[in-house]
Amino acid sequence: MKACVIGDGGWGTALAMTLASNGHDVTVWGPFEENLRAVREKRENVTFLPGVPVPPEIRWTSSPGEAAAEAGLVLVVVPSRYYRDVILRFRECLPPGSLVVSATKGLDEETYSRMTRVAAELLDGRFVAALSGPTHAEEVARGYPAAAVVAGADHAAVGAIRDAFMNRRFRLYTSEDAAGVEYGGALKNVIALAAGINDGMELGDSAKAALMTRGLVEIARLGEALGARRETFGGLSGMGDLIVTCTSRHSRNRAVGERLGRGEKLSEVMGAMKMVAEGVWTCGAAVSLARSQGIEMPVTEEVRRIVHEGKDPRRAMEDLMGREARNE
Ligand SMILES: NC(=O)C1=CN([C@@H]2O[C@H](COP(=O)(O)OP(=O)(O)OC[C@H]3O[C@@H](n4cnc5c(N)ncnc54)[C@H](O)[C@@H]3O)[C@@H](O)[C@H]2O)C=CC1
Ligand SMILES: O=C(CO)COP(=O)(O)O
Repeated sequence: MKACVIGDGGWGTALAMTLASNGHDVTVWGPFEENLRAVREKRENVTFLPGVPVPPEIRWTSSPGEAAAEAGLVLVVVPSRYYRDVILRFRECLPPGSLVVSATKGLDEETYSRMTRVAAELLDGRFVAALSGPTHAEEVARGYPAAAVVAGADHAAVGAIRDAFMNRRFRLYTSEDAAGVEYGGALKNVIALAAGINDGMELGDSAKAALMTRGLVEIARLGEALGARRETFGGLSGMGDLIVTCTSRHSRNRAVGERLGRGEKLSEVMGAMKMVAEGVWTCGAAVSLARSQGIEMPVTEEVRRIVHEGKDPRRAMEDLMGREARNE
């Protein structure tokens, strides 16, 4: 099958390699011709996935029409901030019967919607599945074993998408709960910032475990209020992704948090970064959603204050520890 991967970042590259290794004919779209030229010449995505050779059969283009031509499968994997603009560029050229799947982990900055909702709305109500789970591009691209979930209400489409990606090193489960899968994948990035801040302040493993556990409770609380199933947050796209993002040396969100915890300012940390740390954007949307639902998300609230209001991380930790006593 012809596959179009919209997004030339680390995750787009790793998933393009997975599809190519399964025998699909893959074209990756990226916005910057300079990066694409470098990938074509060096056979390596030096900017977004350095150190991993990419197979020569994958094509790289900045033309939406060329990328989408005759595609049976379309994967959207652009950072949430650019998602709307990029989908609009593809709107007229996506083949009508193609399967569409979104692997972006974030929330829309304007509407706070999850990404498959944004895509479906811009694509006139078309079905869009979600793909999410504990998967670092650096590992999946090297063929290390990993598992994730494909979710959505259209069983046939979800099964076909699973079959396109699944192989002996990349195991995919299916789920009907796209809301749970997407909220789990987006909101854990904020808790990964908190885990990194904890690392940067050298506050230890006990505090980190507490942040992760209480973080998952608040993610599930908000997700459930927004229509997700609570049990989904115990799965790969909930607890699984929270574990890997809060503990992995590959996590950008955790790394940004670590530098904030050491006292650097957000502008210094983000200044030189070409890759994305979605949690920096998601924390604002998550707090707005939580407030609109009357839901408490104390860890997420403190992360937003540190990131966007420059609150001292030590003060934030004191405020979390000083909250009134309650029942677990
Ligand atoms: N890297 C990973 O291991 C994983 C990433 N994800 C998610 O995948 C999504 C994409 O992230 P990555 O592939 O890691 O990206 P990345 O951080 O490796 O690269 C940044 C991407 O943003 C694109 N970009 C920059 N400015 C742009 C603009 N103005 N318009 C359109 N695109 C622009 C770049 O071309 C590049 O594709 C994110 O939502 C991320 O959370 C999900 C699972 C794993
Ligand atoms: O979602 C991810 C792993 O599952 C990637 O996390 P980072 O964006 O923090 O690197």
